[in-house]
Amino acid sequence: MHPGIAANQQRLFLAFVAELRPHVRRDSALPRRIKELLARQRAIGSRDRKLYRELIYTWLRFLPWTDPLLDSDPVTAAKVIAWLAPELKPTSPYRAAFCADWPAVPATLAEKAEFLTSQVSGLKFQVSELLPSWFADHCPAAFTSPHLDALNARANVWVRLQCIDRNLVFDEFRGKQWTWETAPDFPDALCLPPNAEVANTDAYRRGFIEIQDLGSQLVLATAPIPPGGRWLDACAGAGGKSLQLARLLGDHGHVDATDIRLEILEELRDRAQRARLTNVRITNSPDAAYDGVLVDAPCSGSGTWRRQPHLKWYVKPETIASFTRTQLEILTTQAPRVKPGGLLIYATCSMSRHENHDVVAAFLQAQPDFKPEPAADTHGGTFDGLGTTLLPGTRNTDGFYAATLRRST
Ligand SMILES: C[S@@+](CC[C@H](N)C(=O)[O-])C[C@H]1O[C@@H](n2cnc3c(N)ncnc32)[C@H](O)[C@@H]1O
Repeated sequence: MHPGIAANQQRLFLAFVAELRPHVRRDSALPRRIKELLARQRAIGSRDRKLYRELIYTWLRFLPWTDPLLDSDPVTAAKVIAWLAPELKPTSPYRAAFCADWPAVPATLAEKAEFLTSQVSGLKFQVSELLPSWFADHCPAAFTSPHLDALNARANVWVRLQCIDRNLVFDEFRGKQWTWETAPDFPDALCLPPNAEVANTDAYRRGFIEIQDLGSQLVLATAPIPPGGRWLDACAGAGGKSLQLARLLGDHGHVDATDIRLEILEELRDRAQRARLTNVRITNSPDAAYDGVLVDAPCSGSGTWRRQPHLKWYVKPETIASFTRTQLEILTTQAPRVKPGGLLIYATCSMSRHENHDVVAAFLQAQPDFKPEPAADTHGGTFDGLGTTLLPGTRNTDGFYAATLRRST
């Protein structure tokens, strides 16, 4: 590559950073802002768009390591970001233009921090800075190995198979020369490399697969859900878990799906059609009694920080406190819809004990009719007496929490 081209790309990247920087700690919808910013650049092609996206997300992931440099020495900041960017291959011309005098990126964060400290004078790069320090009170284990490394890596793509003839999916993936791994205890889950564009496959268009992180898939697997029941998915959103639940319950079972945002349920309608599921109903007036109610509650999303690194810097302790109030409110509203003997599953994609254990404990104290059930299977997570937490490093997934509560009377 002509050195002038790489220098221009670096200048443009730094201009994007300058435009985004004032919004980083303030905008929960930063990914949309990034998408719109890149879409406005009519002169750049799709390969460059991918490069800038990769650099921007790496910058957000490693924000505390590059923030001080962006003011004092932006060119070195851009070099550090290019070096750290996980998807820039050693052969990438952009990387080669700036990082040829640095070695290949080591595997661990500790080694990365040590190398950068030795190269960039006046700065000490610390691994623990890559999560907000206040979060240690919410989840001390997130600051330890292997979770800290996993939380700062780029997420793989997980899909859930929802077809009888899996070879239709495997043949297409092989044709694209994608390799994948399966989860031994969860044969419906396949893990593909981060850059696999799964949404552009026939398998996806024909409803043979759904994109769903293994962490999200395992939530329902922690509970003893017998086939054939009538369930309510009370926070269904775009319906990732509604679809999974509908398959789990089978033809004799049924899922009613609702959400405070009715418009998002349209996405679920399309996905259910694509998956040829006829046992999912979208409703804004759920019934009075169900065999089970799933509350996949709105949360800080700290379990998804590796895919949404901006949230590490946007979420504050006050944000979490506000979520805990909403979570308890939703549980309290939905609890009467569980039949005696039925199940209430509370789930979040948060690693914060305040949003998880503490919300369930407060709920149980106010609702003596409900008792915690031991996890049917923790799938590698940790059961705390009320619910199961799976942290990202354990199985290369998003983090989640799930508690199963049974109503006695
Ligand atoms: C974590 S997301 C659900 C994700 C979804 N279950 C899935 O697996 O794809 C939480 C959802 O809760 C919804 N929500 C927020 N407040 C709510 C409330 N008071 N009642 C019902 N849903 C609510 C949000 O609109 C959001 O779609």
